[in-house]
Amino acid sequence: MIKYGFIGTGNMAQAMIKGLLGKGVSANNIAVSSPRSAAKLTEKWGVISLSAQKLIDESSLIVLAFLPNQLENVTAKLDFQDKLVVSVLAGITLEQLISATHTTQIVRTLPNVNVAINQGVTAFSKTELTTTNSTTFKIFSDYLGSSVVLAESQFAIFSAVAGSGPAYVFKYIDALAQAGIANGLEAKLATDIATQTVLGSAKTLALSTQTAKELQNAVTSPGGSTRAGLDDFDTHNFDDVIAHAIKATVEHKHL
Ligand SMILES: NC(=O)C1=CN([C@@H]2O[C@H](COP(=O)(O)OP(=O)(O)OC[C@H]3O[C@@H](n4cnc5c(N)ncnc54)[C@H](O)[C@@H]3O)[C@@H](O)[C@H]2O)C=CC1
Ligand SMILES: O=C(O)[C@@H]1CCC=N1
Repeated sequence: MIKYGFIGTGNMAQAMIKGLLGKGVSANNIAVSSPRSAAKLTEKWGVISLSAQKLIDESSLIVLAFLPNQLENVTAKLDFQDKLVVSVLAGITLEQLISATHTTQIVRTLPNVNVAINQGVTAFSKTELTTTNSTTFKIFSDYLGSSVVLAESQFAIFSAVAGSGPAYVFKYIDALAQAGIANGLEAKLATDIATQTVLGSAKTLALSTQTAKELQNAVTSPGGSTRAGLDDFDTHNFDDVIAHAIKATVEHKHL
Protein backbone atom coordinates (compact mmCIF):
# COMPACT_ATOMS: atom_id res chain seq x y z
CA MET A 1 0.00 0.00 0.00
CA ILE A 2 1.20 3.51 -0.86
CA LYS A 3 2.12 5.66 2.13
CA TYR A 4 1.84 9.43 1.83
CA GLY A 5 4.19 11.49 4.00
CA PHE A 6 3.70 15.19 4.75
CA ILE A 7 6.58 17.34 5.96
CA GLY A 8 4.81 20.40 7.35
CA THR A 9 1.28 20.17 8.72
CA GLY A 10 -0.27 23.61 8.26
CA ASN A 11 -3.41 24.63 6.38
CA MET A 12 -2.40 23.18 3.02
CA ALA A 13 -1.17 19.85 4.36
CA GLN A 14 -4.33 19.50 6.46
CA ALA A 15 -6.55 20.27 3.44
CA MET A 16 -4.75 17.56 1.45
CA ILE A 17 -4.92 15.03 4.28
CA LYS A 18 -8.64 15.69 4.69
CA GLY A 19 -9.08 15.11 0.95
CA LEU A 20 -7.19 11.81 1.10
CA LEU A 21 -9.14 10.60 4.14
CA GLY A 22 -12.38 11.64 2.41
CA LYS A 23 -11.50 9.34 -0.49
CA GLY A 24 -10.97 6.41 1.84
CA VAL A 25 -7.18 6.48 2.23
CA SER A 26 -6.49 4.92 5.61
CA ALA A 27 -4.98 7.12 8.34
CA ASN A 28 -2.36 4.35 8.75
CA ASN A 29 -1.10 5.21 5.29
CA ILE A 30 -0.59 8.89 6.05
CA ALA A 31 2.46 10.08 7.96
CA VAL A 32 3.13 13.61 9.16
CA SER A 33 6.19 15.43 10.42
CA SER A 34 6.33 18.87 11.98
CA PRO A 35 8.11 20.40 14.98
CA ARG A 36 4.84 21.44 16.65
CA SER A 37 1.50 20.37 15.17
CA ALA A 38 2.03 16.75 13.98
CA ALA A 39 0.96 15.23 17.31
CA LYS A 40 -2.33 17.17 17.16
CA LEU A 41 -3.10 15.58 13.80
CA THR A 42 -2.44 12.12 15.22
CA GLU A 43 -5.01 12.90 17.88
CA LYS A 44 -7.48 14.38 15.39
CA TRP A 45 -7.22 11.89 12.52
CA GLY A 46 -5.11 8.96 13.66
CA VAL A 47 -2.37 9.69 11.13
CA ILE A 48 1.16 8.61 12.05
CA SER A 49 3.60 11.17 13.42
CA LEU A 50 7.25 10.51 12.50
CA SER A 51 10.57 12.32 12.37
CA ALA A 52 11.16 13.80 8.91
CA GLN A 53 13.85 11.22 8.02
CA LYS A 54 11.77 8.24 9.16
CA LEU A 55 8.81 9.64 7.25
CA ILE A 56 10.94 9.76 4.08
CA ASP A 57 12.23 6.22 4.71
CA GLU A 58 8.70 4.85 5.06
CA SER A 59 6.74 6.83 2.44
CA SER A 60 6.28 6.30 -1.30
CA LEU A 61 5.27 9.92 -1.93
CA ILE A 62 6.61 12.77 0.19
CA VAL A 63 4.79 16.11 0.21
CA LEU A 64 6.81 19.22 1.10
CA ALA A 65 4.17 21.43 2.75
CA PHE A 66 6.12 23.96 4.84
CA LEU A 67 6.68 27.62 3.93
CA PRO A 68 8.75 28.40 0.81
CA ASN A 69 11.47 30.20 2.78
CA GLN A 70 12.05 27.06 4.92
CA LEU A 71 13.21 24.89 2.00
CA GLU A 72 16.97 24.96 2.68
CA ASN A 73 16.59 24.80 6.43
CA VAL A 74 14.19 21.81 6.44
CA THR A 75 15.89 19.75 3.72
CA ALA A 76 19.55 20.34 4.70
CA LYS A 77 20.01 17.21 6.82
CA LEU A 78 17.52 14.91 5.09
CA ASP A 79 18.29 12.06 2.67
CA PHE A 80 15.46 11.75 0.14
CA GLN A 81 16.96 8.59 -1.48
CA ASP A 82 15.50 9.52 -4.88
CA LYS A 83 11.97 9.04 -3.52
CA LEU A 84 9.01 10.77 -5.20
CA VAL A 85 8.84 14.32 -3.81
CA VAL A 86 5.77 16.52 -4.36
CA SER A 87 6.20 20.19 -3.46
CA VAL A 88 3.36 22.64 -2.81
CA LEU A 89 5.80 25.50 -2.08
CA ALA A 90 4.61 28.58 -3.98
CA GLY A 91 7.37 30.23 -6.03
CA ILE A 92 9.89 27.39 -5.64
CA THR A 93 11.08 26.00 -8.99
CA LEU A 94 11.93 22.43 -9.96
CA GLU A 95 15.57 23.48 -10.22
CA GLN A 96 15.55 24.77 -6.63
CA LEU A 97 13.79 21.60 -5.46
CA ILE A 98 16.34 19.34 -7.18
CA SER A 99 19.18 21.33 -5.69
CA ALA A 100 17.69 21.18 -2.17
CA THR A 101 16.65 17.51 -2.15
CA HIS A 102 19.26 15.96 -4.49
CA THR A 103 16.53 13.83 -6.06
CA THR A 104 15.39 13.34 -9.65
CA GLN A 105 11.77 12.38 -8.95
CA ILE A 106 10.08 15.68 -8.27
CA VAL A 107 6.68 17.22 -8.97
CA ARG A 108 6.16 20.94 -8.41
CA THR A 109 2.47 21.53 -7.69
CA LEU A 110 0.26 24.43 -6.77
CA PRO A 111 -2.97 23.21 -5.17
CA ASN A 112 -5.76 25.14 -3.49
CA VAL A 113 -7.67 24.60 -0.25
CA ASN A 114 -10.59 22.99 -2.06
CA VAL A 115 -8.56 19.76 -2.17
CA ALA A 116 -10.07 19.20 1.31
CA ILE A 117 -13.39 18.35 -0.37
CA ASN A 118 -11.76 16.73 -3.43
CA GLN A 119 -12.67 19.80 -5.52
CA GLY A 120 -9.24 21.35 -5.88
CA VAL A 121 -7.63 22.46 -9.09
CA THR A 122 -3.90 21.78 -8.98
CA ALA A 123 -1.20 22.80 -11.45
CA PHE A 124 1.84 20.59 -11.80
CA SER A 125 5.17 20.46 -13.59
CA LYS A 126 7.49 17.49 -13.13
CA THR A 127 10.83 15.96 -13.87
CA GLU A 128 10.90 12.72 -15.86
CA LEU A 129 9.30 10.25 -13.46
CA THR A 130 9.56 6.46 -13.41
CA THR A 131 6.38 4.68 -14.52
CA THR A 132 5.63 3.67 -10.92
CA ASN A 133 6.07 7.23 -9.64
CA SER A 134 3.92 8.63 -12.47
CA THR A 135 1.10 6.27 -11.46
CA THR A 136 1.59 7.06 -7.77
CA PHE A 137 1.35 10.79 -8.44
CA LYS A 138 -1.69 10.38 -10.71
CA ILE A 139 -3.59 8.43 -8.02
CA PHE A 140 -2.62 11.06 -5.43
CA SER A 141 -3.66 14.06 -7.57
CA ASP A 142 -6.92 12.40 -8.65
CA TYR A 143 -7.90 12.06 -4.98
CA LEU A 144 -7.62 15.83 -4.61
CA GLY A 145 -9.68 17.01 -7.59
CA SER A 146 -8.66 18.04 -11.08
CA SER A 147 -5.15 18.88 -12.21
CA VAL A 148 -3.45 20.57 -15.13
CA VAL A 149 0.11 20.29 -16.46
CA LEU A 150 1.52 23.80 -16.54
CA ALA A 151 4.75 25.46 -17.70
CA GLU A 152 6.69 26.73 -14.70
CA SER A 153 6.56 30.25 -16.18
CA GLN A 154 2.77 30.23 -15.60
CA PHE A 155 2.81 29.08 -11.98
CA ALA A 156 2.69 32.63 -10.59
CA ILE A 157 -0.51 33.55 -12.43
CA PHE A 158 -2.02 30.13 -11.68
CA SER A 159 -1.19 30.63 -8.02
CA ALA A 160 -2.92 34.03 -8.02
CA VAL A 161 -6.10 32.85 -9.76
CA ALA A 162 -6.47 29.32 -8.36
CA GLY A 163 -4.22 29.15 -5.27
CA SER A 164 -5.15 32.52 -3.75
CA GLY A 165 -8.47 32.54 -5.62
CA PRO A 166 -10.50 30.86 -2.86
CA ALA A 167 -9.52 33.70 -0.47
CA TYR A 168 -10.77 36.22 -3.01
CA VAL A 169 -14.02 34.31 -3.48
CA PHE A 170 -14.48 34.14 0.32
CA LYS A 171 -13.84 37.89 0.41
CA TYR A 172 -16.56 38.47 -2.20
CA ILE A 173 -19.02 36.25 -0.32
CA ASP A 174 -18.26 38.13 2.89
CA ALA A 175 -18.77 41.51 1.18
CA LEU A 176 -22.08 40.31 -0.30
CA ALA A 177 -23.21 39.05 3.12
CA GLN A 178 -22.10 42.27 4.87
CA ALA A 179 -24.11 44.31 2.36
CA GLY A 180 -27.09 42.08 3.12
CA ILE A 181 -26.62 42.66 6.86
CA ALA A 182 -26.27 46.41 6.37
CA ASN A 183 -29.65 46.32 4.63
CA GLY A 184 -31.45 44.42 7.36
CA LEU A 185 -30.77 40.69 6.87
CA GLU A 186 -29.88 38.61 9.93
CA ALA A 187 -26.14 37.72 9.88
CA LYS A 188 -26.33 33.94 9.50
CA LEU A 189 -29.09 34.16 6.94
CA ALA A 190 -27.11 36.74 4.93
CA THR A 191 -24.02 34.50 4.90
CA ASP A 192 -26.03 31.40 3.96
CA ILE A 193 -27.77 33.23 1.11
CA ALA A 194 -24.52 34.72 -0.22
CA THR A 195 -22.74 31.33 -0.02
CA GLN A 196 -25.54 29.43 -1.78
CA THR A 197 -25.75 32.14 -4.44
CA VAL A 198 -22.03 31.81 -5.27
CA LEU A 199 -22.20 27.99 -5.14
CA GLY A 200 -25.28 27.85 -7.40
CA SER A 201 -23.88 30.45 -9.81
CA ALA A 202 -20.54 28.60 -10.14
CA LYS A 203 -22.41 25.35 -10.83
CA THR A 204 -24.71 27.05 -13.34
CA LEU A 205 -21.68 28.42 -15.19
CA ALA A 206 -19.80 25.11 -15.03
CA LEU A 207 -22.80 23.25 -16.51
CA SER A 208 -23.66 25.92 -19.09
CA THR A 209 -22.58 26.35 -22.70
CA GLN A 210 -22.82 30.13 -22.15
CA THR A 211 -19.97 32.38 -21.05
CA ALA A 212 -19.90 34.20 -17.70
CA LYS A 213 -20.66 37.45 -19.58
CA GLU A 214 -23.66 35.89 -21.36
CA LEU A 215 -24.99 34.55 -18.08
CA GLN A 216 -24.75 38.05 -16.58
CA ASN A 217 -27.13 39.18 -19.32
CA ALA A 218 -29.55 36.37 -18.51
CA VAL A 219 -29.91 37.78 -14.98
CA THR A 220 -30.27 41.36 -16.17
CA SER A 221 -33.93 41.98 -16.97
CA PRO A 222 -34.46 44.94 -19.33
CA GLY A 223 -34.94 48.06 -17.22
CA GLY A 224 -34.48 45.95 -14.07
CA SER A 225 -32.49 46.30 -10.86
CA THR A 226 -29.49 44.13 -11.85
CA ARG A 227 -28.57 46.65 -14.59
CA ALA A 228 -28.40 49.34 -11.92
CA GLY A 229 -26.05 47.18 -9.85
CA LEU A 230 -23.82 46.13 -12.76
CA ASP A 231 -23.53 49.77 -13.91
CA ASP A 232 -22.45 50.69 -10.39
CA PHE A 233 -19.78 47.93 -10.47
CA ASP A 234 -18.49 49.49 -13.71
CA THR A 235 -18.55 53.02 -12.30
CA HIS A 236 -16.35 51.78 -9.46
CA ASN A 237 -14.05 49.82 -11.81
CA PHE A 238 -14.74 46.42 -10.25
CA ASP A 239 -12.79 44.57 -12.99
CA ASP A 240 -9.79 46.87 -12.45
CA VAL A 241 -9.90 46.21 -8.71
CA ILE A 242 -9.67 42.44 -9.39
CA ALA A 243 -6.96 42.85 -12.05
CA HIS A 244 -4.94 45.05 -9.66
CA ALA A 245 -5.19 42.51 -6.82
CA ILE A 246 -4.15 39.65 -9.13
CA LYS A 247 -1.15 41.74 -10.30
CA ALA A 248 -0.14 42.35 -6.67
CA THR A 249 -0.43 38.61 -6.01
CA VAL A 250 1.63 37.65 -9.06
CA GLU A 251 4.34 40.19 -8.27
CA HIS A 252 4.75 39.05 -4.67
CA LYS A 253 8.15 37.51 -4.04
CA HIS A 254 7.87 34.41 -1.86
CA LEU A 255 11.46 34.55 -0.62
N1 LIG B 1 -2.73 27.77 2.08
C1 LIG B 1 -2.95 27.61 0.77
O1 LIG B 1 -4.10 27.76 0.29
C2 LIG B 1 -1.83 27.25 -0.15
C3 LIG B 1 -0.55 27.06 0.32
N2 LIG B 1 0.46 26.67 -0.54
C4 LIG B 1 1.79 26.41 -0.01
O2 LIG B 1 1.68 25.53 1.09
C5 LIG B 1 2.79 25.72 1.97
C6 LIG B 1 2.28 25.79 3.40
O3 LIG B 1 1.44 26.92 3.50
P1 LIG B 1 0.28 26.98 4.57
O4 LIG B 1 -0.18 25.61 4.89
O5 LIG B 1 -0.69 27.98 4.07
O6 LIG B 1 1.06 27.60 5.80
P2 LIG B 1 0.93 27.27 7.37
O7 LIG B 1 1.59 28.39 8.07
O8 LIG B 1 -0.48 26.94 7.69
O9 LIG B 1 1.81 25.95 7.53
C7 LIG B 1 3.20 25.95 7.52
C8 LIG B 1 3.64 24.73 8.24
O10 LIG B 1 5.05 24.56 8.08
C9 LIG B 1 5.43 23.61 9.01
N3 LIG B 1 6.81 23.79 9.49
C10 LIG B 1 7.34 24.87 10.08
N4 LIG B 1 8.64 24.63 10.39
C11 LIG B 1 8.91 23.36 9.96
C12 LIG B 1 10.05 22.51 10.00
N5 LIG B 1 11.20 22.94 10.48
N6 LIG B 1 9.93 21.24 9.51
C13 LIG B 1 8.77 20.81 9.00
N7 LIG B 1 7.67 21.58 8.93
C14 LIG B 1 7.73 22.83 9.40
C15 LIG B 1 4.44 23.64 10.16
O11 LIG B 1 3.80 22.38 10.20
C16 LIG B 1 3.47 24.71 9.76
O12 LIG B 1 2.19 24.39 10.17
C17 LIG B 1 3.49 26.99 1.50
O13 LIG B 1 4.68 26.64 0.88
C18 LIG B 1 2.52 27.64 0.53
O14 LIG B 1 3.19 28.32 -0.50
C19 LIG B 1 0.23 26.44 -1.86
C20 LIG B 1 -1.01 26.62 -2.39
C21 LIG B 1 -2.14 27.06 -1.58
O1 LIG C 1 -0.59 32.84 0.24
C1 LIG C 1 0.25 32.09 -0.28
O2 LIG C 1 1.43 32.43 -0.42
C2 LIG C 1 -0.18 30.71 -0.76
C3 LIG C 1 0.08 30.51 -2.23
C4 LIG C 1 -1.28 30.41 -2.87
C5 LIG C 1 -2.20 30.44 -1.75
N1 LIG C 1 -1.59 30.56 -0.62
